[in-house]
Formats: sequence, structure tokens, C-alpha cells
Amino acid sequence: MSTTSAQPLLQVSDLNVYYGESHILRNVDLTIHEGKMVCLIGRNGVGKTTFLKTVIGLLQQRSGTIHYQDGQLATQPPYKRARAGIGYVSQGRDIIPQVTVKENLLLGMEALPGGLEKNRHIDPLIFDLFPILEKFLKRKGGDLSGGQQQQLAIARALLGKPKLLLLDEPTEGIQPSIILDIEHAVQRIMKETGISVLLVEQHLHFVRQSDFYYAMQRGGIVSSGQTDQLSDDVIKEFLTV
Ligand SMILES: Nc1ncnc2c1ncn2[C@@H]1O[C@H](COP(=O)(O)OP(=O)(O)OP(=O)(O)O)[C@@H](O)[C@H]1O
Repeated sequence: MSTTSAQPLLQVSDLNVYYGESHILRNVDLTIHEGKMVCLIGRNGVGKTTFLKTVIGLLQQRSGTIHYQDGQLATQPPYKRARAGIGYVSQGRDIIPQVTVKENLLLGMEALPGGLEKNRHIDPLIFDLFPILEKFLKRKGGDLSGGQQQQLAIARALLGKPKLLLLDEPTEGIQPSIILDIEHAVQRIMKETGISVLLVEQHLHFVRQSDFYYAMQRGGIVSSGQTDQLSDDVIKEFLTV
């Protein structure tokens, strides 16, 4: 199976990002081909979230390029990147606690052409993937459990019809039965919609679902390859399992 012939969906080259004077990301190269799941692994604080935030435009690189589809994401703000099909589920999930599950879901369609005025219909695939959300449509977002909020955050991102979904530690702090539900949902989403996923994850079972991995240490990529060739040494070094 060749994955290198087609033009990648996302190609990050020589990316350097700073917080003030702290040099966080160092010469990062990372490529995602269409329809693939790529996992970024590494210990706490190495720069994984910083990387995702730079791809979605919440942080600006000091140097390097991010090539997405057929152009550069130079200084576009996050909303333009969302419109261009990059969905982002942050580590904190960013569910709005005071409004209902339904209203949280509708927010996911804001980036679509015509915005919320024209998009009020929630795709039934969402409820097929996450039946609990249909049951709890009228509940406040803040009343859901952590796992349910994570499902809501993924569903909301999906409603923006992304081509690339960025997921920041979706299983963090979530009970094992819901971790499996989330893994299955992500697999189904990829199969049924053809989107690509960039996953930051510590949970080995989920990491193993990805096609390719990149391992980060002190802001640089120190190992990468096909996930089915991920060695026990790399797992021990880069995952907290
Ligand atoms: N707003 C900020 N200002 C300054 N430094 C920051 C800021 N946010 C993160 N950092 C630093 O940048 C480095 C990378 O953080 P980042 O959150 O990207 O790591 P991570 O690999 O995602 O870790 P975690 O899994 O703990 O989220 C850390 O040393 C962190 O302390």
C-alpha cells in the first residue's frame, strides 16, 4: 500500500514555535495523508498541545510552513482554518456548561457556509455514533460526565464537516468503557466520512489504531514510522503506560 504518492492533506515543515522567549517546538516535520490517522505521542509538557494549537492557528509559528490541501496556512486565524475543514477538539473540550447539548452541537455548524442561520439540522450520523447525546439533548452541557462531554466535543467538531480532525488526548481522565466507545466512534467516522485524524494520545490501545506515529521529545520529533512497527522501547519511552 503506497501512501506517499498522493499530495498530503497536511504537511508541516521545519516548524518552530515560541512562548515568548521559550523555544517550544523545534524544527518539526509532520505529514498526514488523506484518510489516515496519525498519532503524536510524547510525555507531558513536550509540546504536543502547542503543535495542535499552531495547526489550528491559536498560536503562530516563528518559522517553518504548514501546507494544508493546496495552500499555505500562513497567518489565517482559527475561524478561517475551521472553514477550510480543520476541526479541533481541545484537551479541555470547551463545552459550554450553561447551554444545552443541542445548543452546543449547533455551535459546531457555525463555520459552515451560511453559518447557523442556514444550518440547524443535526446530521443523524451524530446520534448514531453517540446515542447518549440524543437522549441528553436538553441537558446542560455542564451536567454531562467527562466522557459524555468528550463525545459531545467530538460530535460538535464533526458537525463542522472537517477534512482533518485534531484530537487532543480524547481519553484523558475518562473511564475505560467510554474510552472504547470513543475509539470505535473515531474509527467509524474515518471509515464513513473519509476524514483524516491527528491524534495526541497516551492510551496505547488507541495509539495502536493509528496508521503512523510521531514521537516528540523536548519539542522535536525524535522517532516516527508506521504504527504497526512501534517498538516496545518507543512505547516505554514516549507513553506513560
Ligand atoms: N501559555 C504558555 N506560556 C508559556 N509556556 C507554556 C504555555 N503553554 C504551555 N507552555 C509550555 O510549553 C511546553 C509545551 O507544552 P504543551 O502543553 O504543548 O505540552 P504537551 O506535550 O501537550 O503536554 P500535556 O500532555 O501536559 O498537555 C511546556 O513546557 C509548557 O510548560
